[in-house]
Amino acid sequence: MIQFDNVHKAYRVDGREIPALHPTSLQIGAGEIFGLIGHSGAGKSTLLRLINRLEEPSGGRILIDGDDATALDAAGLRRLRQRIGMIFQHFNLLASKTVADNVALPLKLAGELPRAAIDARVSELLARVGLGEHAHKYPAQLSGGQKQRVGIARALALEPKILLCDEATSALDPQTTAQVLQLLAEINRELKLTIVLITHEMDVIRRVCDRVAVMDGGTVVEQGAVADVFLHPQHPTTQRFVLEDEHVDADARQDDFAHVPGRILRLTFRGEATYAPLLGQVARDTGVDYSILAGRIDRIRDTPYGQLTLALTGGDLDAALARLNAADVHVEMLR
Ligand SMILES: Nc1ncnc2c1ncn2[C@@H]1O[C@H](COP(=O)(O)OP(=O)(O)OP(=O)(O)O)[C@@H](O)[C@H]1O
Repeated sequence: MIQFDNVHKAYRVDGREIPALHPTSLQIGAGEIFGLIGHSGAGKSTLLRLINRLEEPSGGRILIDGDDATALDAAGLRRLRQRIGMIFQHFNLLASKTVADNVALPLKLAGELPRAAIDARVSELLARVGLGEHAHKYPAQLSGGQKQRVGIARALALEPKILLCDEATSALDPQTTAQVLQLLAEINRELKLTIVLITHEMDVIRRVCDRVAVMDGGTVVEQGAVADVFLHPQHPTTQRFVLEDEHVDADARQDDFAHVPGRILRLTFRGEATYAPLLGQVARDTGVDYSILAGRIDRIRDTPYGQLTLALTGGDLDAALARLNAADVHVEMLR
């Protein structure tokens, strides 16, 4: 488990302190995929890099599996970093070394295994990330997705317990992003690895994360299970992310709603309820008409969900609302 107790960080620039992370407490459970989302400058990289002490905290304590990572000597810090792998947006591979040599590097630096054992481990790692055929190529001969797979194999070389992903898919196209995220999810499941990833894309969080923290201005403004945070956002920053993700202009939407008669409500369905023929039944039974103003059906990890904004007119409105409230859906009155 990773635990932040009142951790804060300010950078010193030209004698001035620039706060990047305000006092923050959070816990990341062992074996979970935890996402940090925020716009540029929100403090995501700072928070991530504090975990393996690439950045020094200005105050507070960081516990990793109960050990105080803020009170380590040089040898302790080396051991900590061996337990924490990291991958980067621009892969950070050595251009002059082959794929196999890039992956072997941390093993050689650790100096604990003989050559033959290193070769065997590198083959195993490359097979795991689907690059068995590319061991002798150079990074320049690979696609972006393949380069990130090399980065992942290298990060796993010392069998870490934690993997930090710094915008690991931001340089990749959507299809390659999906494949790399799938690989991360597989690794998480099979190796029971804790993964902390930062991104500015909601879709990345939705596809793989168990929990998410939303950051703004150096503060975690909201955190929780991904479905709870994204389907029922409480903080204005999270609400803005959700609207941006749906390509909705909040003012334009208010204008649109002003022209629509009736009560406006938003329904959120999760799991099997997403596919139930509820609306048709309620409309038939109560005589209420509905028009769909906005809608989305998608998945958060493996759970389907639907969110519909409806205008209800005519019929027995109270009966319709009672039926909706009694069903396995979340009902929110917007007007
Ligand atoms: N080495 C540094 N020296 C001085 N200021 C820094 C340094 N690194 C980050 N900052 C500042 O700290 C704040 C948080 O930056 P950080 O990189 O953590 O944000 P971020 O959310 O990861 O942004 P991005 O998505 O652009 O990487 C910003 O105001 C940034 O300018």
